[in-house]
Amino acid sequence: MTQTTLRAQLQGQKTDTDLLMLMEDIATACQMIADRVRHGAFAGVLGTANTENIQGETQKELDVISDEIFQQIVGANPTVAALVSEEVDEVNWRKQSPQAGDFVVYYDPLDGSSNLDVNLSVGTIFSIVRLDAATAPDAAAVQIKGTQQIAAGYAIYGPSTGLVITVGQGVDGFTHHPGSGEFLLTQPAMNIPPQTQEFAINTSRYDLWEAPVRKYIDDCLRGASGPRAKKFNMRWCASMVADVHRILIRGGVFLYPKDSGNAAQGGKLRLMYEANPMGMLVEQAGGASSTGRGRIMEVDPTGHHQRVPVILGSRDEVAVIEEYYRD
Ligand SMILES: O=P(O)(O)OC[C@H]1O[C@](O)(COP(=O)(O)O)[C@@H](O)[C@@H]1O
Ligand SMILES: [Mg+2]
Ligand SMILES: [Mg+2]
Repeated sequence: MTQTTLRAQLQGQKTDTDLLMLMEDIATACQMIADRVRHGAFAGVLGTANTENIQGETQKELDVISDEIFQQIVGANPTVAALVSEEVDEVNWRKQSPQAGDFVVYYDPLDGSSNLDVNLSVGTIFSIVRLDAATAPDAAAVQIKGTQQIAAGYAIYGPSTGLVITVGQGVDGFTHHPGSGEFLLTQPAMNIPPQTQEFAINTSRYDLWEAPVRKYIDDCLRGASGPRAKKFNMRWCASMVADVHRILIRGGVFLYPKDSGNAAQGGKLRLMYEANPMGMLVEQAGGASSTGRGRIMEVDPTGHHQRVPVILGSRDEVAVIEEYYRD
């Protein structure tokens, strides 16, 4: 059986050459990050780097290493005007005179990095937009709505290395094949079932939640005899990539709502390189993504490290949660 490579699949989708080459560069960077993650224990880099990122979070050594790899590989692509990383305060302008058609790449180099020392799945998330006009290289120029994304995806570093992407024509999952070094298509046209009986949320924040979230989870937990009239299962990986991957494979909902502990920041997860790309992937797979009060991709960005509430996954269940917010 011949297997479809990342390049063949993108060519089949008539992806333009610049975007195809950018996606290949991102795949290369992710494969290099996967390698560093796998060798982390031998290199002694699973611990903290004794530094904080702009968001006041302790950086792991591998957060910093992954960011450097991404900058080195993707930042060298001649069509990239700017990189926006979770780990870097300022926008990293690669061109001093960005032109229409140039790419901006937003990325979370290592997502779920608190899972590194316990050897659970982590990943890299990315979002791509094209500048629609020449611009000055300033921070306002990268505050572009999620609806403008032309591509998004993530790599997952688990039992195997996966790459899940969209260029706006559905969602395809690839697995890195160690023998050939290629990402091969293993989950074409991923599709999220509209209904689910599985939610993912960090319930240790129960006391901090807003009333609609508390009521929704309470009702789910009451099972078959409760208002939802069905039994729910729960999962929480504390790694958004792993939770979203499960939802793309078998459905479910993921919630990281705004609560009294993170309200001052606007939520926990970051709009430009976590919520928007995952929102695009989930919608392209037939699911829905919401802040509870509107579509994530329609949020007007006010800063490139902005945070938002995130509710995404099976379409009908996201609609149910939005109803709880309306009530
Ligand atoms: O530790 P908590 O509050 O459960 O938060 C877990 C969430 O935080 C994150 O780890 C944030 O991502 P980073 O590891 O990139 O900072 C998500 O992947 C995950 O969904
Ligand atoms: Mg993250
Ligand atoms: Mg991260």
